[in-house]
Formats: sequence, structure tokens, C-alpha cells
Amino acid sequence: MITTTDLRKVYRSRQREVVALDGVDLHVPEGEVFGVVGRSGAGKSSLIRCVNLLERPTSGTVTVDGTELTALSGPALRRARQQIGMIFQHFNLLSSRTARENVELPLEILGLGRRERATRATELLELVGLADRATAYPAQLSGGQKQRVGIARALAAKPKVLLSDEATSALDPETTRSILKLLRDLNRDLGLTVLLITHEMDVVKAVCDSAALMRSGRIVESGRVADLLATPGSELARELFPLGAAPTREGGTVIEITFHGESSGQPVIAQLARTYTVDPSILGASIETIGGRQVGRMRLELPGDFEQNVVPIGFLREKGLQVTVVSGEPRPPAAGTAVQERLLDGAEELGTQLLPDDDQPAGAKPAAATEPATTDQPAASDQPTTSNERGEKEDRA
Ligand SMILES: Nc1ncnc2c1ncn2[C@@H]1O[C@H](COP(=O)(O)OP(=O)(O)OP(=O)(O)O)[C@@H](O)[C@H]1O
Repeated sequence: MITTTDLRKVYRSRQREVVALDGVDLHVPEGEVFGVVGRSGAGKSSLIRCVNLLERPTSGTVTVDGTELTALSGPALRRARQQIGMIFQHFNLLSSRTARENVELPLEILGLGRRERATRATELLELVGLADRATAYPAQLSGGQKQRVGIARALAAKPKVLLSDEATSALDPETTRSILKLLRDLNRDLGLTVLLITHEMDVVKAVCDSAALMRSGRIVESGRVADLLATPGSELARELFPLGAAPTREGGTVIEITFHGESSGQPVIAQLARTYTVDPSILGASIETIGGRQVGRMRLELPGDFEQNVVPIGFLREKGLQVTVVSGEPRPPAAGTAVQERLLDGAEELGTQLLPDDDQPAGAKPAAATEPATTDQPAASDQPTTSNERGEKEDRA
């Protein structure tokens, strides 16, 4: 629905040049809520303002719903932009107009008659849950109510795309949740594609199907939120599901498990404890239900050093979990050395002997034996042992 190709934006003044966008290739599929995150100055606002050509990009193309906006100007560009609504951090309402009159503004520009404008504005205010405040002025509305007026106004011309520039940054957490729910409902009910920029990871977790991370004017990582968790080394996954600093104490094997399963949960940690008589300690967890799937990360400490835990780790991997050994593993010898081969051979043998029959697919090797211990395993579906609703975060340390 939205595609940018090699998008560059350079701000030039007499003293200096600032490269705000440095070759951004972005693709937002139709019907998705897509979040762009990044630190202050990463280029997020420049990107969203270039998408609807509030800023003219220095080079590159922007295509929305099949129309290349960067090839247009004048009335043709104004018409194409009607497909794109936008909401802002500080709402940008006209203080001299009532809520309904603010919503009517784009309809006036479109040339609709008074009665038609009033009918459409009333419908839109109903859609955003604000029908009873139609005659209130912005100063008489709360922040959340102002943003609802802003959303109604953005939808006035029936756009296919909604751009959101830090729309919840000025709101308290509860109001943020209600506005995000409204955006999600509009996305589902109207098939609206939403591109939002934010610096809040909680916004991405609460509402986004996909996310991209920007740094220094570039997109350095992007993908569907649940899939990012399956990407070894994903910076977005680490920031979305933080576990805090890993402990430095000696004597145990610390592992991190990534859950991104699809079906109802299997109590794998309990199974691990029962099957191998180990007592894992939970050092941290960040798990949520997103789109009906439980996703997240958990950090566990298993008693004993890595060699004592090769088989339990293999068991977790056999269950389809992605496991990374954080500490407690022996320092790896150079690849392919006799010592490492002996260690892996030993682990394979141990795993074959010790994995219970019902957990050992015919002909399968324990994952720990087939991969170096620190390599992330591409995971199939699995579930953690706890269950949370969307938006609830479990952080145990
Ligand atoms: N109109 C402008 N003129 C000159 N430089 C600008 C202009 N707008 C943005 N910049 C610069 O471009 C870079 C990217 O800014 P941008 O506002 O796009 O980042 P951002 O990720 O949205 O940051 P924030 O979250 O703080 O808004 C920054 O170095 C900023 O100073």
C-alpha cells in the first residue's frame, strides 16, 4: 500500500546540510498497522512527512495505493493526498472551531455542501465515540478527546491510509490504550492501513503487525513483530521484549528462550523440570499475547555448568524453542577442533540416550548435538507456560 524507494531527504541551510533520510526502502502492506521506531533524530518525522509529501523528498519515490506521489504536483497531488489522512502529537485542531466544525474542515475544502458536511461530521464523531461533544471547543476537551476529533478529521475524506506522527506521545497511559484500540478498530473495520511513528515500544507491542527500526536516516531492521522474535540477534526483539542485564554470577548456565508459538501452550518448563529433575530459576520474562499468539522471551538459570545442561537444552530445542546460551558454556575452541567435535559427539550420544522416547522423533538428533551451543535454532511453534492478555507484560526478575 505504501512503498518508498531509495528515499533521501537532505535539509540544507547556509551553514550546514543534514541528511535526515539516507536511502529508505519501506514497504507497508495493505491493511497493516506498521510502526516505525527509533531514537530522537533518527529521521522518523521526516519519513512520515515525506510519505504524504508534506516534505518533498530530495530524491527517491513514494508510492501510495499504486500512485507515485513523487511524480505529481499541483491539483493532481492534492487529489492523491486525499487518500492519506494524518494525525499529530499535538492534535493541530483549530481552537476557534467546535469539534464538529474541525471535522468539517477537510469537507469544506472538498467543496461539500453544509448539510452533507454536517451529516458526515456527525457520523465520524460517532465512529470515534465523541458524538456527545460535537459542539465543544478544543479547550473544553481532554487530550484523548482532542485526538479523537483529530482522527475523525483525518478520516473525513475517506482515506485508505492513516499516518500517525507520535499521536499518543502527549497522552497518559490509559488514554493511550484507548486511542490505540480505536486505531486498531478502525484498521479492522475500515480496512485502513496505518503507518505510525513512535518512540514507545509499548505502542508497537499493543497495536502493530509489523515494525521497522530507524537509525541515522536508514531502516536497519524490519519485519512482522512475531517473526522478529525468531530472528537471531534482532535488536527490535530485544527492545520489544527486554529482559534487563544478564547476571554475572558463576555456577549456573543462563539461557534465553524465545517463544513465538501458534497454538495453545505446552508446559515445557514444567516438563523440563520433571523429565530431567532440574530446577530452573526464572531470571526474567517478557511475554505477551499478540494476535492470539503468545510471544516473548524468558531468561532461565539451570543449575550446573553447560556440559551438565546439554541434554535439557537439547530438549527445549526439540520442543521447537529458540534457545541462546548466555553464560555457563565452556569457552568454544576453534571451529572444527578435535575437542569441540568430541564435545558435540558426546552431547549427541547423551541426547540420544536420555531424551524420552515420546520426545524423540524417529531418526532425529537432539538439537544441541547438531548445532553449536550458542547458535539460535530456527523455531517451530511452541508456547510458554504462562498466559497473559494483550498489553499485559510479565516482567519477573
Ligand atoms: N526542517 C528541518 N531543517 C533542518 N533539519 C531538520 C529539519 N527537520 C528535521 N531536521 C533534522 O533531520 C534529522 C532527523 O529529524 P527527524 O525530526 O526526522 O527525526 P525524528 O526521528 O522524528 O526525531 P524526533 O523523535 O526527535 O522527532 C535531525 O537531525 C533533525 O535535526
